Amino acid sequence: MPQPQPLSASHIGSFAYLTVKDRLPVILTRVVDYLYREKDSLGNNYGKAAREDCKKVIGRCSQLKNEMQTNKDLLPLQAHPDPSYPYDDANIWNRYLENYIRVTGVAPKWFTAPWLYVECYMYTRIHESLYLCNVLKDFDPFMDQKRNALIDSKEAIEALAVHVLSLCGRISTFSQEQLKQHVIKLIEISLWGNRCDLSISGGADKSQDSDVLLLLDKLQSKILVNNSESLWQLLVALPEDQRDIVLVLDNAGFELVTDLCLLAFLTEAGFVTSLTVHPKIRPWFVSDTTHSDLTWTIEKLRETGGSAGVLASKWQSYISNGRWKIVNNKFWTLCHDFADMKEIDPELYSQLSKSSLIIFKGDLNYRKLTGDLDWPTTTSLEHTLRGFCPAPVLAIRTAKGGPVVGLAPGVSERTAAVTHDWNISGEYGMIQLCTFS
Ligand SMILES: O=P(O)(O)OC[C@H]1O[C@](O)(CO)[C@@H](O)[C@@H]1O
Ligand SMILES: [Mn+2]
Repeated sequence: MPQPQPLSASHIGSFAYLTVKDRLPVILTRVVDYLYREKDSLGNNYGKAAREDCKKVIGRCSQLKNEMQTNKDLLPLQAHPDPSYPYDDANIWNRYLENYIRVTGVAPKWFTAPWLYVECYMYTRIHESLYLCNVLKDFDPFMDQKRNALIDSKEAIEALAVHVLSLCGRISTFSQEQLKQHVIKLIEISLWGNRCDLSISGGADKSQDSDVLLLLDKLQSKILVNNSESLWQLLVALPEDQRDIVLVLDNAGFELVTDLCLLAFLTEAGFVTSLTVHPKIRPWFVSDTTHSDLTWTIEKLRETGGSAGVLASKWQSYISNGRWKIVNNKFWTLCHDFADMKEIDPELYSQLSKSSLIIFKGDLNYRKLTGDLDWPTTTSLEHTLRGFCPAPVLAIRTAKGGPVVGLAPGVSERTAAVTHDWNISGEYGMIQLCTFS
């Protein structure tokens, strides 16, 4: 079967088109407005030079918005000025750009290049506008939004923490069947946590304001593929010393908490020998978790106290004693999809190959798993991975614009008849396992 075309803004009226036309400019405008509003307080905190940096970033982001809206060529990136910066990737981005020109004969433009590339490129350019600064080089323009999203979800977080702590305290009393049901529930909670991302709403409030546990039954019918049962079979079959789980994170805020709750329960229940968590190395898709978001979240919840505080101290102790590792890698913020990993970052591919399960959270990771190609929805997930098979893959995402694959015949049609924007609204989700067996 020939490979489908990449999703692209060249299809007028498509979600990719509307994203580049409307949603991305709004995100850039918010960055500009935010810096404009905060320039005095940044000046007070970081010194006078920060005010100058603010002006430069505002200028660069406004220029970027103009390039996007007038469908200009995508320009090469400038290298990070600090030669010791470990994550400089400008050369990888520029190589992609050159290769695109070599293969297609034209430069990539905002409305014609693959959507995955264009959208990742925008966030890289935002980062570039900052790392070229003197004082604000490490500044995250989405930090306040991410922090507020956590604070605004505090009741839902506390309710979840009470539940998870109580489960952790009773593990030895559970039958295998009970244990399985609790694991599956926590996977579903982590799935619905993925509805809370800030890039889909252009940065508008996306917190969780209700007790997600009470919603689970009602949401069952919105899970279009649920391989939790097969996942459970995989988990119980893993030899005790080979339970090495990797989680490629998505959003900070409530989603991150749901992920850490799932991981904590798996750890406490003995399903984890070692765990590696991969955050992003730059501000990314507004709400994605960076290393410092992760650290801040744990600290903030500990400070807040209550059950969430106790749970956060548990997470902290796993990190401190080395059972959980946080690994930074620049591959996750490139434009490359995961089928390219073997070639672009063979070391990461081989590290992942040593694990027993890799969990990918969220819509963007799903887009990168499937290459963001326009697959028929009944194509198997394994086929769409195109050779990316370092270890069993578990994809947990709500559908927010990327491809949807692995559906039974008729499901997409039936779902579309009920909800016309079913594949972009985040209302429907999937928990898909690929074991390559
Ligand atoms: O945080 P997530 O789940 O990766 O989603 C990011 C968002 O960005 C997109 O990938 C593109 O804007 C959407 O499809 C999705 O809503
Ligand atoms: Mn995200």
